[in-house]
Parts: sequence; structure tokens; C-alpha cells
Amino acid sequence: MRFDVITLFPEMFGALTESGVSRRALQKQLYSLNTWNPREFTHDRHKTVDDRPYGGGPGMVMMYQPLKDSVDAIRQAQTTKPHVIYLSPQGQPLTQEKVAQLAQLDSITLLCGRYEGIDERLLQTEVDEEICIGDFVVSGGELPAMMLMDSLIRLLPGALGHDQSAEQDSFSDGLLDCPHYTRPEEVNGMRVPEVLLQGNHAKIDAWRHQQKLLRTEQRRPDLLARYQDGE
Ligand SMILES: Nc1nonc1C(=O)NCc1ccc(Cl)cc1
Repeated sequence: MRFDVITLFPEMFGALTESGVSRRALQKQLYSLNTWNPREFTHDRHKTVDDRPYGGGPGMVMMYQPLKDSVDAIRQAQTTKPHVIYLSPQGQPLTQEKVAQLAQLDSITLLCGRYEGIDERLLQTEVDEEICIGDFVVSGGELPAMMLMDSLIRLLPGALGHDQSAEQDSFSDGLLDCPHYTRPEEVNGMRVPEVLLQGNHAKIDAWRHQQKLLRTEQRRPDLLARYQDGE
């Protein structure tokens, strides 16, 4: 998987490349990451990437030209046609199902906005889809982009060791995850459920599935409805 990211803060993406599953996957060359700073595609002394909004109002808007030139440079840098995604609260809500679909692509370009927004003409002409990671607002598209990238990277073959498989993830089967326990068997007077200690794997699997259903019904009945409809 090739990732290209358009961002004013490329150093933020060290959070992915410096630790954990995403660091190891990069070392194993399961994906590549190139960041592109629109400031390097400006031609004025002040490297201007934003300007005041037409129609007035607070804040600034990211200008079309530096972003367009960034996208053009990314298209020029590869033979594959990248799938261009803009992260914003105006996008389609991200689901694990969508992540699984995107994980099949060869090249994804992520456009990270800052300020109040991006000139709409760039979105209309260069962006294939807008994705929202939750109904809340953060200060820029970088953290949402890293969350999307992390959810994709962990699904790449070889990213998770054989002992952690993405198939058993919460949401991978549309249900919430079951409770987990590890040593010691008793801590502060609290014991591990006996079924998990007896080594009967059919019973353990049944208990875990029942816990997933119970937890989903209690915490996210909306997901249960979709699960039962076999969606
Ligand atoms: N929620 C979300 N899901 O995806 N992105 C978000 C989000 O809050 N982005 C902040 C943001 C996005 C674009 C611009 Cl120009 C400024 C700030």
C-alpha cells in the first residue's frame, strides 16, 4: 500500500512511523509513506497557503493552487492512479467495513485540512471521497488521517503477528469485543471466569461469543440490529 499525505505538519506522522505495529509494518515494507507540504508548492516570499474567506466570516481557508500542485506532484510521482480521500466532519462516517474495502487499494492519497476549510473547487475536482472519523471536530485532518492509516495498516497481510489476528477484532464480525483476562488468576479478590481456565475450547468460544452479543446489546444496540440483519 502506498500512502501519500498532503499536510502542513508532516512531522506529526512520526506517530505512525516511530512506534508499534505501523512502525514494524513500515520496516517490513508492507506500506510506504510520503508526505507533501503545500508550503513547498507556493511561489511567494511568505509561502502563503491560506487566505481570507469570500463572504467574510472568521478564520482562513486553504488556497486552491498549493494544494492542486501538491496533488499533481503526487499523481506525477506514481504510475498508479491514487484514491484521494479528504478527512472532515462533512465526510461519510468511517466503519470497519469501509476500512476493509480501502485496504484492498494500492495507492491512497490523504488530504489533511487546517484552518476553517479548503477551497471547495479543490474538493470538487481532486477528491474521490470525504471520510469522517467521528461526529466531533479536531484542529486538523492529520490525526483523523493517522487513525484511518493505522486502521488500514493493521489489516495488511503480515502487519499483525500470527498471535494477533485482525479477524478477531471488535467490529470485524460487527459485534463488540468480549472481556479479556491474563495472569494472575485472582487479583484483589477478583477471579478469572472459570470457563476460561478449563481448556475446553468449544465452551470458551461459546462463552466469548455470548459475551460479545451481551456486550453489544447492552452498549451498542444499534450495532446489534445491523448484526442480526446480517448486514
Ligand atoms: N471529525 C473528523 N473526521 O475527519 N476529520 C475530522 C475533523 O474534525 N477534521 C478537522 C479539520 C478538517 C479539515 C479542516 Cl480544513 C480543518 C479541521
